Amino acid sequence: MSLLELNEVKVHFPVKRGVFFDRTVGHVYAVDGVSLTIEAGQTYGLVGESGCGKTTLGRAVLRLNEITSGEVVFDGTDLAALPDEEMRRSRRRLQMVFQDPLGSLNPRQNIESILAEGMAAHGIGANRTERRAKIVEVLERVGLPADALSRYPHEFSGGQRQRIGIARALVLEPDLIICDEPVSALDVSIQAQVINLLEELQESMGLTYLVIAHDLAVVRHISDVIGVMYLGALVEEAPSDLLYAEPRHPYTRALMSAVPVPDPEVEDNRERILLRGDLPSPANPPTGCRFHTRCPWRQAERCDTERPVLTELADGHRVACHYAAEIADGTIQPVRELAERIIPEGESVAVSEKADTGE
Ligand SMILES: Nc1ncnc2c1ncn2[C@@H]1O[C@H](COP(=O)(O)OP(=O)(O)OP(=O)(O)O)[C@@H](O)[C@H]1O
Repeated sequence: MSLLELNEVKVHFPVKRGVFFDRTVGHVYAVDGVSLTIEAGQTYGLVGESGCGKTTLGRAVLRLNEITSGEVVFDGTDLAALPDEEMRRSRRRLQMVFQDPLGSLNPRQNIESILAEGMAAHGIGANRTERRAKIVEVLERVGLPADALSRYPHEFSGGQRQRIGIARALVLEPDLIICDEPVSALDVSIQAQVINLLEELQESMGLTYLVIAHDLAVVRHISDVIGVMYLGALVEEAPSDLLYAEPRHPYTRALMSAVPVPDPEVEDNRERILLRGDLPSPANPPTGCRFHTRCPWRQAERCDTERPVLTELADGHRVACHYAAEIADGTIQPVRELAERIIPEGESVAVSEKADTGE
């Protein structure tokens, strides 16, 4: 049994108007039918650009956002259907680490008080002494000195504050930690240290992670499986190495082509697909495939009328694109007007005559 299983999860926020905000005039389709599973002890990386619904999905797992429909099955129990009190108890096993460590730590509480608060609420440790012993042990695990106990958040660097955020989750002995952009507020030099720490903790404590990031480079090494999200839905999912070796969805290819490669020769010759246009509004998503308005491989048939479902192409590799196979074998070529595709010298890009930009 998987530790976490999401079945067709939807989170729609009503858009209210009127003097008393009493009229619902539409919905923001922030998460619109996501199904995925996370195995115990694994890391699932969820990527996509800002506004695609990653945070809303993470919060929905903890029921910090009310779920419009679908199931969130955690260790065999559907959290979406749990009464509030039972959900509160389950929250100990599901913890979240936030992007902005300073914003999520109360500046007036010292570290001991911040960490002990959740422990007391969930009945961990019989008294203050027991809780303190546990806190000291966890601080050591995350690489902070024991004297951190009596200090305040502003006395720490950004990387240390993120360690405090991680310690706050760990003292509750969770099974699943949702890390929402865990390193994007940190300097690049510190990012790797925090990612390494998360990996070490996973190994020694058997943790399961859902890591949310807009940057593919961040999730690459830490993730076993990566899901790529676009406008509220998964467009591709694959084991990490496979996704990098053979990205199949046009959106994943564009995201991937934005990640620089350290080898200068490879860097000079690699494919770059620069997407034109903005992310459409999740309050008014495009019909059919949500990516069709920006897709360089868009076809006249099906793309703007029929919403593709995630379909397994190979073992564990799922793609939501009507033409994934034809794009992969080159039968369908991209349209230049929709993407600037920088290609290796000497090669030319054949523009498909069938393709219809419709723009
Ligand atoms: N409480 C809310 N009410 C209405 N709309 C919301 C609410 N929370 C989020 N949204 C909208 O839902 C969409 C998805 O937001 P979300 O924060 O989940 O995206 P994201 O991919 O995590 O982006 P970011 O990386 O910027 O946090 C956005 O258009 C956002 O404006």
